Amino acid sequence: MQNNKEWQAAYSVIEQLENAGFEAVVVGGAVRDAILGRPAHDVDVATNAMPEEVKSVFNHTVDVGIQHGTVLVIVPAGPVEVTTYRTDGDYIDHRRPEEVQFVRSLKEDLQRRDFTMNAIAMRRDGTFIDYYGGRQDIEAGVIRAVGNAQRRFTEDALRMLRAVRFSAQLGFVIESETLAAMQIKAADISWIAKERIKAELDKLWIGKDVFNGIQKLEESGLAAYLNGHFQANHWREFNVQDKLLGWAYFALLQGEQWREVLGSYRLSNKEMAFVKAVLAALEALKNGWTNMDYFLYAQQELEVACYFAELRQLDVQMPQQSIQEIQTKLPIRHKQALLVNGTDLLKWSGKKGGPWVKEALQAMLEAVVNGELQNDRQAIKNWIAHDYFNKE
Ligand SMILES: Nc1ccn([C@@H]2O[C@H](COP(=O)(O)OP(=O)(O)OP(=O)(O)O)[C@@H](O)[C@H]2O)c(=O)n1
Repeated sequence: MQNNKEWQAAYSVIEQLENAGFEAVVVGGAVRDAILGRPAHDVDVATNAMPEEVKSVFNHTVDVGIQHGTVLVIVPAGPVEVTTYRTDGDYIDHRRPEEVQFVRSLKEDLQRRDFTMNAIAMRRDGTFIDYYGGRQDIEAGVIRAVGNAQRRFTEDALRMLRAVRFSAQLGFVIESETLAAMQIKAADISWIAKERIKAELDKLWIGKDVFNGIQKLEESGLAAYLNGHFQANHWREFNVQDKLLGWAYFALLQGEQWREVLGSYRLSNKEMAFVKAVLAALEALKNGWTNMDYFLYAQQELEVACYFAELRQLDVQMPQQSIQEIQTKLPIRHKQALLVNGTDLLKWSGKKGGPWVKEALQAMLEAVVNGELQNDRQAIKNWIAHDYFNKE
């Protein structure tokens, strides 16, 4: 686990800082994930060296967040974020700006972190510095705030949602005092930027125990201050570890309001388009899919609609063959495959353009997709002339 490039880069940074007389350790999620045997994405280093001192040790650095004490150090094995020990961080939402206080002791730095499992440091020799019982909590599967839970959530209310997300990701329980503090502070989540909330929900949907997470969302009272209905009982069987499917399923639980609810979390246009397609495909499935549905929706969108229909035990007409097979047999798969276009229609009819062209193209497309009309220029010309060319 710790042999990968990210860890090698972090170790090499630590070694150089130590050689320069400073103290440096790996901190945060990477240590937690190493103990859990999970691959880490970011291996962050904390040090007692001040940002300027960090910069003087390395040839290649980038000021990514120097006001918060973070310098990106580039070593041959890759980039490493190096942050000076500090007491309060940039986690605090911009609505409550606070000065960053650099400190010279690791203990103080670890003290201002959210959960015991995230407050463990690791030296280059592989030994741990664990003042708050983080390893024990990881072993027991417990999410526990460091020190005073209410204070940790006052510093950054998003941490409450992080607790929920970790419970879904790791299947951990939330320790009772930490949960009680969440129940007291739940309303503060309303002040957090929607983008930060979305990023946590993205991670929640990917969790292996989403049901656990949604239960905690309701138990803590957080759900009441977030947009939309969460309804834990509907998530019991949901287990796909996919962010888009999470949003689509959440949308399904919102009924008519789905667009407003998902929009409020600032989903991208691409994400919204996927959700819209899945919901529309699911609606169409109630009467069974026609060729046109197989044409309009992507294989994944149709598969997801089937999965949701099963999850919700909806009364639908499930396809009898594999979706992929049905799609392969369609007369055409894309609009561009149609051998006639708008220019042909104008030329053949001698009429002026207008809404009729779009209408005729759509009718033509449906007829071809449904196998009622051959995708052949002459056949289409005859068919279209009959219905459209002589009408005014
Ligand atoms: N609101 C926050 C966010 C982060 N942290 C601290 O900063 C570390 C790094 O945070 P981040 O990279 O955002 O999350 P990870 O804990 O690494 O988790 P993941 O990588 O799964 O997002 C955390 O471990 C924790 O010690 C915190 O105390 N409060």
